[in-house]
This record gives sequence, C-alpha cells and structure tokens, in this order.
Amino acid sequence: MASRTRLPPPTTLSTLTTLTTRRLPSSSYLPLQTANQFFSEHHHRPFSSTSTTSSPSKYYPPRVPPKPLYSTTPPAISYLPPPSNDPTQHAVPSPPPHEASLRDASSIFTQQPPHFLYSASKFLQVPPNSHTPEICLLGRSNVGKSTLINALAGVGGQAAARAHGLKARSSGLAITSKISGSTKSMNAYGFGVPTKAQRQMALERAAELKRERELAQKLTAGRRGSRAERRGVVHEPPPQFRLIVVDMPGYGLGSQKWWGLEIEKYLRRRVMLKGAVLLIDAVAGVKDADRQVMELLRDCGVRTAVVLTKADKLRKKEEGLEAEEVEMHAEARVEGVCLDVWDELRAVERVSLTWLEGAEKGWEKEIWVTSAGDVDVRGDGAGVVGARWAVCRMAGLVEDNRVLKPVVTPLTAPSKIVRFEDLQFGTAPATPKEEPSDSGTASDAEASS
Ligand SMILES: Nc1nc2c(ncn2[C@@H]2O[C@H](COP(=O)(O)OP(=O)(O)OP(=O)(O)O)[C@@H](O)[C@H]2O)c(=O)[nH]1
Ligand SMILES: [Mg+2]
Repeated sequence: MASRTRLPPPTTLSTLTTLTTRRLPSSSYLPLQTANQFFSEHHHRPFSSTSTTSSPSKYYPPRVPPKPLYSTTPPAISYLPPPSNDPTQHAVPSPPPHEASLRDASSIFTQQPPHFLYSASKFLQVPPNSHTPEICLLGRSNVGKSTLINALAGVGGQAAARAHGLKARSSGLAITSKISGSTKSMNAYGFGVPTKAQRQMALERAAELKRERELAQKLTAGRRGSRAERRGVVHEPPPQFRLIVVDMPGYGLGSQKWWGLEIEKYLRRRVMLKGAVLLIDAVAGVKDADRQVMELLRDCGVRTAVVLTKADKLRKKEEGLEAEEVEMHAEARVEGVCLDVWDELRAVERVSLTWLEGAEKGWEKEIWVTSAGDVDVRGDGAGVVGARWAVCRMAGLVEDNRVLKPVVTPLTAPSKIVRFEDLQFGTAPATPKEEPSDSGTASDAEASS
C-alpha cells in the first residue's frame, strides 16, 4: 500500500492572527545564551512537509524565541557611592536588581506601544492628573532625554536616532535631533496598562467630585456657581496608563529662560510627580547648570535619580588601544564621572534637612549608566533595562529587594585601639632611647645621646 503524504493543515485567517498576535508568556523569555543555542540548533533546519517524522509539530515553523530581554549588552549597569568619609574614593558596582523585577519594569514600558499624550509649553496647560504616577526627565540640551524616552519604550539605537518629525510623534516616539534645544515644551508619554487599583481610585474620585458639584449647586440654589465656587472641580478622564514619563526641554545651549520657570512650577506643584531623572552626559561630566538643577530639585523636594548617557562614546574615543584596555579606560572614566556626581549631590545636600542621600524625597545614591542612542547596538542600548527599573522604582511600581551594603574600604595601616583612660594629652609620648651600636658612626652616637 502506498504511504500517503500528510499535508500541512490549511492556514486560515484566524490561525494567522493567533500566530501573529499571540503574546508569549513571560516565562518563555530566554536568557541570551539559551536563545543563541536555540537559533543555532533549530533556526536553519530546512522546513519541509515531506519529512518522514510523524510529529505534527513539523508542520509549523520552529517556535521563534522572543527577543531576549537584553540583546548583546548587560541589563543594568549602576554604581554605588563609597561612604562619605571613605579616604579611598571608589565607585562600587552595585548588585543587579532581581531578574523578575527587571522584567516587570521592562514589561510596563513595552507591553503596548508608547502613547504621546500632550505637549505643554506652560504649566497651566498641563492636563490634570491625580491617579497616574509621573516621572520627568531633566538634563542639559542634547544630553539624550528624548532618545532615552524612545529607548525606554523599546526603540533604541538607529531607530531612536532617526526619530524626526510628525511620523515619530504619531507612533508615540519622542523627536530627537543633533541640534540642541529641539524639545521646546513638556511632552508627556503614557506607558503600560493601568492597574485595577488605579481605575478604582479614579471611579471613587469621580463619585466624590460629583457629590461636591451637587452640593455646590444646592448651596448656590440652582445657579451654576461662581468661578471661585467651581474652582477645584476638575474634569479628569479615567486613567489610561500605568505610568507617565515627561520629556522636558533641556537647559543650556539653545534653551529659553522661561522654560526653566515653567519647569520649576511643574516641579513644585505637580501632585503626581514621583521623581525626576537627571541625565548627565558621561563625556561632558557635571556642569554648572547641572549643579543649579540639583539645587532646584532639592528646593522643590523632588526625589532624584541620576542617569549617565552616551557611555558608548567613552569607548569609541580611544581606537588605538587594545579592546580590553579601551574597556578599562571607559570604565575608569565612567567611575570618575560618578564620583563627581556624588560630590556635587553631597555638597548640594548639605543645606537641606530632607533632600538626603537615599531618603524618600532625596537623591538616589545609585547612578545608572546608559548608552540609549548607541546606533551600533541592536535593540535597547546598554543599561536601558536598568534605567526602566530605576524609573519604575521611583514611581512605586517595582520593589527593591536588594541589600545594598555600604562597602567600607579597610584602612591600609590598622591603628591600635587605645582606651580613653590611657590617652595622654599635652605631652609627646616617650620614645625609648636606642643604644648606639658598635658599628654606628660618630654622628649616630651624637644623635642618640
Ligand atoms: N552615541 C550616542 N548618542 C546619543 C546617545 N543618546 C543620545 N544621543 C544622540 O544625541 C543627540 C541628542 O539627543 P536628544 O535625545 O535629541 O537630546 P535631548 O536631550 O532630547 O535634547 P534637547 O531636546 O535639545 O534638549 C541625538 O543625535 C542622539 O542620537 C547615546 O547614548 N549615545
Ligand atoms: Mg529632546
């Protein structure tokens, strides 16, 4: 009897859509090593329906693993400061956040395409928000704020660098440019799906506002009420996003003085502002303007995390060296910038009682290193996963379960511990006299006598 060849099942529209739109469960994310092995083992196997094996799975192409969480770069690069009284100042690489927690943070940014919410040049034009946590990005012009927004949304490298004009805007991307001062207003982007709790709070608030309105109408005997009476009744749509990130105009070259005034109003008055990310160019380091912004953040009591940008440029500058040496030099320079930043933050902290190292409304001691706009890096760019996590942590969306122990460098010459009673004040400690040896010269003998 002739063997019958089994034909592949027909592809219907519904199977096609399920194949293309089905999201893989988060547990199916593979670490890079496994993903590479998977590709080398399965991806190039010829796909043929005339194969002799009888497994039905052969009719479907091999399951293509989703893009790993991070492509060729480590997920999070961050440093912790030494204790302030440590004589040997070193930036200490911090332990990476838990992988599940990193994945949670990343999924908030990438579970749905980013949404451009509004552009406001004045604080009064900013729509009300009383439910969705907000984080703003601050930094000198051209430091890479808009590029970081795109990278947070999963659009890094060349795509982020090419994000120009209305096309970028309509797809929820921030517009980037080599020319300083390209972002001229406060641009807000919504990420993720709101939680049930957020929606519930919004419903309760809407009911409360309705009651207030009815009471105001009763008090004014059916009149609409004066402007003063109606003030405070805010018509706000229910939350659409889990998190809002606001891209601010940069300060410095190409900026306008009044932008700063509007940003200050935003920092002082925005109710849902949970923190600010201060971006510092890893090549240029800390500038006077950055110091002034740290002071402003302190005075407004805004929680602050520092992100270093353009770290890839440190690596590219020294092409004559061996790869390992280049890497070491780049790392040393990044550490140098981190130490400068901590110095500045500690100096700015000195005149404050609340804006303190590691405090709720203070500055985050951990500094995150990124190269979000590195066009040579496929995907997210180095360290962007860490930046996502830092943003989510400030917004209260992920928890930090790490134990961040301060690393104390042991003193090189440990000194003897002396009891207080044994301390001698005012007189120099008696030193035992040395007997001149026979072999000693005449001058030695004079000195000892
Ligand atoms: N090599 C490299 N280039 C970057 C990086 N981040 C940003 N850039 C480039 O820096 C330039 C400025 O980036 P933007 O994101 O527009 O900077 P911005 O801070 O938004 O600037 P303003 O809107 O003017 O305040 C662009 O040409 C980016 O491609 C990075 O990590 N590495
Ligand atoms: Mg910009």
